[in-house]
Amino acid sequence: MKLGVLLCGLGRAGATRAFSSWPPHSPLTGLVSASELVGHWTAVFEERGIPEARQSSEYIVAHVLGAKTFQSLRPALRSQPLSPRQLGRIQELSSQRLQRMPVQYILREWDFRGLTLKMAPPVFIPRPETEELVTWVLEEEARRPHAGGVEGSPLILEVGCGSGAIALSLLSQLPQSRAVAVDKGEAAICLAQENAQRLQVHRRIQITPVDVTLERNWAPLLPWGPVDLLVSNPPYLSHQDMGQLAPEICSYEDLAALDGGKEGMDVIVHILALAPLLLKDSGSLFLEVDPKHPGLVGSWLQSRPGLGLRLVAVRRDFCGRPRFLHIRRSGPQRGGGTVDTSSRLQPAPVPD
Ligand SMILES: C[S@@+](CC[C@H](N)C(=O)[O-])C[C@H]1O[C@@H](n2cnc3c(N)ncnc32)[C@H](O)[C@@H]1O
Repeated sequence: MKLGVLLCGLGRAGATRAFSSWPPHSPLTGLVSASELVGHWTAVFEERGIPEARQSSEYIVAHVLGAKTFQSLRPALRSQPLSPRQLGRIQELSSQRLQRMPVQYILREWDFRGLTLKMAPPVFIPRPETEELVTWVLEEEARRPHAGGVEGSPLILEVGCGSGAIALSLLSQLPQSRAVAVDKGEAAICLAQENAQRLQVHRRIQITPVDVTLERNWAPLLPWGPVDLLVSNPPYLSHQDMGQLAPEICSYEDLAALDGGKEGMDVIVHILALAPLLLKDSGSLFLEVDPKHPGLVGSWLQSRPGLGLRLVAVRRDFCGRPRFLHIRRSGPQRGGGTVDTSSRLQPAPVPD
């Protein structure tokens, strides 16, 4: 399931109008089929400047009819009249869309790499680019010697787990693996735990509330010790980008999930500084970042050789933008479970 503009990159405000008010149009009368209703709501959404009008109406109608996509509905179901209850439900959900609520929150679930995850505002909605990050992590993991064969391996830590999309996908694809997932948001922790339970991987994951910029003592948070894989899609938007968010994002999603500070690097530098402590000697850090960050992160690491981290690869997303980083820990560096932030976490000196 994909909803392009809303979920690809920033989802900027662009040509959209201010919030619409209900009722938006003349009511439908008589017997109405699913196809007719999709046409009707598409026209209403277009008239009100709602982005992705057709996809939105198709998802809503399909959902009320018990399907994931409109295309997957049997032709007979698309053309037979809907019940008054179904009509009412579609109207109710469509009015939420008119208030610019993202479809993922309206449907209360969304697919990520084939897993159906529960969605709830304000927890960040997983974006399709992040599926590419997970694919890359799995490709690299498959190349590791003895990959997949060792009980409890690889050990994974996800920083900023949100709904759990990344960690839960990795666990579902790596049946021997175990994971720790942390997030500073209480709603995110609850939702990730619920998703882990629904997907029956809860025995292999520990989900804990942690603010990565404040936490000093990681030893109790890593019950299995340092990890093979540290993965994060951190908040990385700059203050300038934060000012251009679409209403779907700024009215419904937790802005702390997006706001990476002046240059978008605030949380990234904390993760980089922690990585030598959290990773095994040969461990890897995978990050999703803004296209301007690969250069900044590369320079930041070069100016701190003591961290023993090397940017080994940058991958582009499906739009061709450099968005994913693979950083490898290359030297022995251990802090005994306590992070000395005074030496490593100076205010982020972000190079030009
Ligand atoms: C961009 S969202 C990514 C969520 C999820 N990993 C995904 O890809 O769908 C960033 C997440 O990081 C969390 N976060 C932001 N700052 C954090 C911090 N200082 N410590 C821990 N988590 C943080 C947010 O609550 C949010 O859930």
